[in-house]
Amino acid sequence: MKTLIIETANAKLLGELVTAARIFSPTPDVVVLGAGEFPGSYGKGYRVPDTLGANLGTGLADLIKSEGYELILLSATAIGSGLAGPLAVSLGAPILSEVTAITPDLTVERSLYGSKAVARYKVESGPLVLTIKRKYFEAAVLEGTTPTADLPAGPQRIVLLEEIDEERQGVPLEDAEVIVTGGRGIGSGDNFAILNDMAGLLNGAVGASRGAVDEGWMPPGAQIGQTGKIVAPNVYFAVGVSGASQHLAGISNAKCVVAINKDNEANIFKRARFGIVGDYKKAVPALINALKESA
Ligand SMILES: Cc1cc2nc3c(=O)[nH]c(=O)nc-3n(C[C@H](O)[C@H](O)[C@H](O)COP(=O)(O)OP(=O)(O)OC[C@H]3O[C@@H](n4cnc5c(N)ncnc54)[C@H](O)[C@@H]3O)c2cc1C
Repeated sequence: MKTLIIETANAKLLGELVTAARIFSPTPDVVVLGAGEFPGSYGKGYRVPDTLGANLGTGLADLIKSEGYELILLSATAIGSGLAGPLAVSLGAPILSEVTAITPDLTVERSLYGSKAVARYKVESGPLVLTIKRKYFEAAVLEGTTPTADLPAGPQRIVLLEEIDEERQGVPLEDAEVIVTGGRGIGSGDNFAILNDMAGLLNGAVGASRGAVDEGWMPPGAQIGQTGKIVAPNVYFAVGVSGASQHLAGISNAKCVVAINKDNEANIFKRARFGIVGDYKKAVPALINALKESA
């Protein structure tokens, strides 16, 4: 099946897409959006300077039609999702978003209702546009390089004025092996200091539920869940987090969830391997002491 990957020069995202693409094609072709070196040995490489879906849909659809691509894979990121829609419309092709699994016979899975349900589809014919949910396909190790042919930028319907980097300290949440997340139960922004201490001892990162972000205690970039970041740490501490389905949607690939909550009926305990029923103000200092003693 002739497969095309469309992504920025981001090695991890490209790696995940290559893993998905190799189900159908050992050397998929690639369109790299924006600037930057990119790793990997692809069939054919193309480069387009823009990253805005609204400007790219028509031009990329022309390439896809002329080359006869049947499967088009993008990441379910802001850039990928922003392009997948206009592209599918320009191609008159169906789109399945936030895909979590694909089989060689083109059975495709995606999670629904904040990961409460899984929908399975059988794709009968291409071309088809898929956006791949992050962290569900192990990133392929990309070696080698690929020369690229420049594609025209297309009509500039939207112009990007500025990109402001998210402020963050320490390990990025998406890469963290350990995450300590605080919810509304933490009670204030200042109280997150104790979670920072705990994460520091574990070389981890601090995340937040939407409850904590809505309170203004943590920046939106720290939010984990359906409308926040998708994470896959080895250990995920959920502290004062109720475990709403939209939060759980962001941690479905966390290996071991540890919940600390004073309500023994909190939903988070259903997802947790270990749980402490009690006030985090007692439990977290005790954990910090134990970590210091064992260091
Ligand atoms: C379309 C949509 C998208 C959404 N996307 C997201 C998302 O991406 N991420 C997300 O997180 N939410 C999301 N939400 C919101 C979600 O439904 C919940 O409202 C939110 O997750 C609740 O946050 P919380 O668990 O921190 O707060 P709460 O529900 O208020 O829970 C606080 C918890 O803290 C416990 N607690 C209180 N005090 C203590 C203490 N001293 N010690 C220990 N435990 C204590 C309580 O028992 C309670 O379980 C979304 C909602 C919608 C509708």
